[in-house]
Amino acid sequence: SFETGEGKQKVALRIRPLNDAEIEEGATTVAHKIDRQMVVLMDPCEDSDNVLRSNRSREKTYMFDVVFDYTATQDVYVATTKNLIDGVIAGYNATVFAYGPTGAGKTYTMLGLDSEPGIYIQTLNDLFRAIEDSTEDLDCSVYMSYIEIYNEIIRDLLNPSSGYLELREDAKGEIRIAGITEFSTCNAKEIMALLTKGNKQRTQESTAANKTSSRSHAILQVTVKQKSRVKDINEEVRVGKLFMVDLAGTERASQTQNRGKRMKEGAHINRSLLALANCINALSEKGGKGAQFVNYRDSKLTRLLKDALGGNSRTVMITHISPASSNFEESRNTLVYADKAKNIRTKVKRNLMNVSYHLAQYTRIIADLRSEIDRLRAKIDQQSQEQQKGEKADIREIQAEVQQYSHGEMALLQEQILSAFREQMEIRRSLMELENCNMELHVDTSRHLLTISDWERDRARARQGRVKVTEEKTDREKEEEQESGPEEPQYVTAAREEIGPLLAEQRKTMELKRELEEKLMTMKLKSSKIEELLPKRISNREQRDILTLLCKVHELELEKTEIQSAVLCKEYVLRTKDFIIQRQEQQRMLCDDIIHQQKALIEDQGLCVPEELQELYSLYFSELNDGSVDQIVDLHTFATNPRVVSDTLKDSTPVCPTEAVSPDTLREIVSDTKSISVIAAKRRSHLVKETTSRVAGLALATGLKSSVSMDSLVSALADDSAEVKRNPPRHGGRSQSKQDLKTTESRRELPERHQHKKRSRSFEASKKV
Ligand SMILES: Nc1ncnc2c1ncn2[C@@H]1O[C@H](COP(=O)(O)OP(=O)(O)OP(=O)(O)O)[C@@H](O)[C@H]1O
Repeated sequence: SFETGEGKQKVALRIRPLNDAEIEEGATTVAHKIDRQMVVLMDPCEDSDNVLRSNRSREKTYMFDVVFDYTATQDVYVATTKNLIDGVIAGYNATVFAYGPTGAGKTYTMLGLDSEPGIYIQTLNDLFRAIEDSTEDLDCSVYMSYIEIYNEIIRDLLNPSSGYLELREDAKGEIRIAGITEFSTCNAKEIMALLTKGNKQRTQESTAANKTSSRSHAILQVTVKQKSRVKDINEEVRVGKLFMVDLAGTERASQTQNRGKRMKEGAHINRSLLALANCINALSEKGGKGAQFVNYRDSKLTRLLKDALGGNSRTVMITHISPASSNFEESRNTLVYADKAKNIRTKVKRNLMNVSYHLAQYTRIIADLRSEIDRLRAKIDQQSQEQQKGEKADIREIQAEVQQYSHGEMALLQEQILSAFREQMEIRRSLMELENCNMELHVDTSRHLLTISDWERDRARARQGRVKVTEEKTDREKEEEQESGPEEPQYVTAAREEIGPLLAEQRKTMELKRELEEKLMTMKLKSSKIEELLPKRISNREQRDILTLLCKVHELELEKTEIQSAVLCKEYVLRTKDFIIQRQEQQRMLCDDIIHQQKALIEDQGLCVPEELQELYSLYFSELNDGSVDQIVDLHTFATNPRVVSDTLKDSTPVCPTEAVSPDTLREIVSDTKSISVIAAKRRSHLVKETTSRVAGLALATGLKSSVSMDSLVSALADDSAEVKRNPPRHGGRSQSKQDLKTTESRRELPERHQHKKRSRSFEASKKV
């Protein structure tokens, strides 16, 4: 079994056997397991006319933590999930995902058959056994719930009659499902029966790729609660949660010939899968300090898994593919995604765009609702005026109309108006989701285009460089080398391949959007027709009541939308701040690197530096050594994290980051910082003039413009240092002093995060991002 390090996502791959239908259609096996961790996928298409294709290798290899092929039994469990159990009993969260296209074997791995039980049942069996074998004196209870998320709607698979369930956030910020059934049983047979029955309740339908395709995400949640049997004031309660998720198929709409309803499902499925991927990426980026924003709110799936993903969760993703040549495209897309899931990527840009886009959509809905409210208000006013006139009208006329519209009929009309409004709101929200989905597709496409153009630019540069080197070679040799160029890396090929399907999906989403917009127009017409049905003059009071009610509903909806958009705005501001902090942190790391490298260079060469600069170096290193900068950062993290603050206030026990910051230390830090900044500011003013003129000189010499980029500045400074090395300055220098030696020494002793190597590595990583 493979290690499941804390917070790190592990990715396994399972290739199912060829099925009868695939054999019948003469499909060949194109996905082969090479060794325990490697799989090779062969392109079945031999298109020698296609120059691009024939130039590329027909084989692609992918590496995962563990790979299984058709020979694997349900022991896949042992190598992927078994070692999560101890953690769950110890009070940690764990999550296992089954991911892959429709019909690739996700449900088979997770649920399995009566004769070959899958991960659900094997996990529960081992969990119960481990609890029984435990020697700790603990009272233990295990609860189980099984739900599905279909088109962003939650249903209880163990109690389908309970209708749609809502997600609620409790006072502690934990997400719960209101009204969910929780079973507590230790009998494996009973559990299998429950799960099989529950699975039959799942929204399944036949797609071209799978006769009983699960259209929803199914989540089996197991909670293990343990309490100390010994009555104690500090009674320990441990809660470990294990989520086992059978995700809906990831098929692209075009490949399963899905239309209409299927398309909408596809949009929802992709959206929640995308949201999940974003969260996992952001979380693995988070590391120690955690400036990265994790957006759980994008889908119900991620909101529900927030606890499992964001806490001490160990996450395993089991990717599934078919080995058949007929499913080559699907398998390749899946492998590319799974391969990405192993990597760390930031999504800051995407989130920022997402929010502003959402906001524009909210604004549109708000404007729409406002104009509707205005219209209704005008109508109510008109009604009141008519009523006043009507009071003088012929009493017999009024009586005739009263008889025409019974009270029941009025109630029916009222209900019709309200349900038409509800439907309209639902379409509006679906439209929002579709637009969002489309935007994500658009961002993905742009990202791929950018990857390709970056690579093409690098290749062009490389070619230019080679032209210089090969000047001595014959024309023929030169031509050959130019044509071949450096081989295209896998990520660029993958980006090229993804663009086509992404564009196709974008077109489909746009079509669906147009359909929905038409539906919205029809609904609006329908509502106004119902309103017209209301009696002209009679029962003015009732009619006015209905209009007032409708107005109220609109107002409430408006309020809700405004609140949602305000929340979004706040999230946006926070995310922007996170982004700025991240950029500044990168900048700071870069500066640290430059300082360290320059200092090392100066020391290595025994160069003389101006006294002012030497003092600034001392200041800089003394701040690093006494850790005051880190304490300030910790303090800031603490002060700007409301959850930590409220927890601290509740327990009155200091939480980790503040432990090091007592009020006295705080005072010291602040006064130190003040004095340091005053000295630094004084010193800087001397240096700035000098440095500015030097940089300006350098800029002129190296042809840099005023907007000097970081990279060019670094290399310019490096050149400058080399220059200094050759011609040490004549003024005010002094040889390496005691202080210098001390700082050199202390640099060696710096905590790991201040080490130069680590810094430059992380900077490289952030640069790539
Ligand atoms: N490893 C395997 N060995 C034998 N049969 C398998 C294996 N994997 C899948 N199958 C069979 O293939 C069929 C489709 O599998 P399954 O329903 O698990 O796919 P799925 O990925 O859950 O599809 P969907 O996303 O549409 O629900 C089932 O009949 C299943 O029994």
